[in-house]
Amino acid sequence: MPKQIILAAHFPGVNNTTVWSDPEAGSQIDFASFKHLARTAERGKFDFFFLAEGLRLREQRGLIHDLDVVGRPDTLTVLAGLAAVTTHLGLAGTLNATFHEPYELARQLATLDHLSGGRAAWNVVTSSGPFFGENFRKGGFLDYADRYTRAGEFIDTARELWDSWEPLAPDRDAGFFADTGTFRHAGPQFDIGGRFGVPKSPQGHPVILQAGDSDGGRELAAAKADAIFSRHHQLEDGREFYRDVKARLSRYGREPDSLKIIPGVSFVLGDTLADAQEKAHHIRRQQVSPQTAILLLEQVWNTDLSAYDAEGPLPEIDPQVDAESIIQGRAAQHADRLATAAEWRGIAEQKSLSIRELIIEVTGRQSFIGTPATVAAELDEYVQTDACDGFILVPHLTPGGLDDFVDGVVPLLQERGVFRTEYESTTLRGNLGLA
Ligand SMILES: Cc1cc2nc3c(=O)[nH]c(=O)nc-3n(C[C@H](O)[C@H](O)[C@H](O)COP(=O)(O)O)c2cc1C
Repeated sequence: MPKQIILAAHFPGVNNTTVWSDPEAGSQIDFASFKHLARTAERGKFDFFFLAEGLRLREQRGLIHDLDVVGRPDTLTVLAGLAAVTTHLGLAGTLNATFHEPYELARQLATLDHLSGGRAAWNVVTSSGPFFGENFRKGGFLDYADRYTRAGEFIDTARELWDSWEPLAPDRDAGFFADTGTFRHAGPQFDIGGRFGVPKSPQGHPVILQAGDSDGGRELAAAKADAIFSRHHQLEDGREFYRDVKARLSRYGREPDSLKIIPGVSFVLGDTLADAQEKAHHIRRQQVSPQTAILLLEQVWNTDLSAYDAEGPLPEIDPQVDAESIIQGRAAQHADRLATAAEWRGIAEQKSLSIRELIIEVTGRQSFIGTPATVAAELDEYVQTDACDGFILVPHLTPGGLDDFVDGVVPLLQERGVFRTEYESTTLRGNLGLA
């Protein structure tokens, strides 16, 4: 039997992948949007629905960055709402291990697992910097190196809490007193004890995903996660990442199949290849408005470029390399600003590109562009040749961006025998084939 493909739906994010100028673009915060995308994913027999987390609106030059202007609603509350309008779809939420607390998150996730009948998942992130922590009591604490130490102990502690509930029959003679089992975790990061407040949930342990690409992040995933949400969506790059991470598993006594690798990918479908390519080009122009082009250029130049014309040539000034970053709340994308600027200038010169045309050229080509048949074949090739185990699809439109994929591509994957026609299980763990 060929490898079965895992499919998940990413609610369109706050970055410029999401197109807002399209007349079909809807609200980022109305429940109707979340419900439409989740129900479409469930109609397509997807494994899970995925939400990112924004603990603080990101800033650039002291202003709210990009689509963060639409707000960042709370992840778990949205997923709890979705539990009521879906029956089989997994519900995965990104939740930060640096600023949240284990008792708090373990309770919330166990509760979501109960409400949904065993469909809760937690995407563990550590955050890209101290900026996010300023909203919390402890501030932007924790060195970079310590973040994964805390995240590892956080996951262990959550699992101890979930395991600690031992329902004992109430001793009626003694007057309805009962015990539920106690927990005690005494470690360098957390020293807590007591009784956990939520009975054992259907999955016992909600599914754990990890997102974070550093060596520490990969090691944490190999040691403790059920799946990785990765950025490696090119065929060769994906295979290298897959080999690297799966090879780490034996150190922890784990089988390769116990950790699923699921990159975030985008797609554009058309009736013909030429039609899909034209659509893809049109979407990229919508994604990179003149303002967005300047905003993305500023992230390399690290300086205010608002006076420049996006339809004009690149700035002649060099990037600011020593100044403090003008971006708050986003991981640095360009390690060597001067090298990136030199490379971009070379491309712009060679192809006679304006700032906007250059940004369209160097950012955001969609991962899969084609007819439903070519896209289904390509997705299948990625999975069968171990570039990944499945995909977290990132549509460019809220909330209808998954409709054509579910109607057009899913039936072809089912025909190929690489995607389910019915859910195998009532739990996410069961559908993912995890122990
Ligand atoms: C695919 C992917 C998705 C992520 N999504 C989020 C998110 O929704 N919220 C968040 O705070 N951080 C997110 N992160 C960032 C993580 O917080 C992570 O801590 C960050 O990448 C720094 O860790 P690293 O050095 O191991 O990459 C994401 C990272 C990756 C790779």
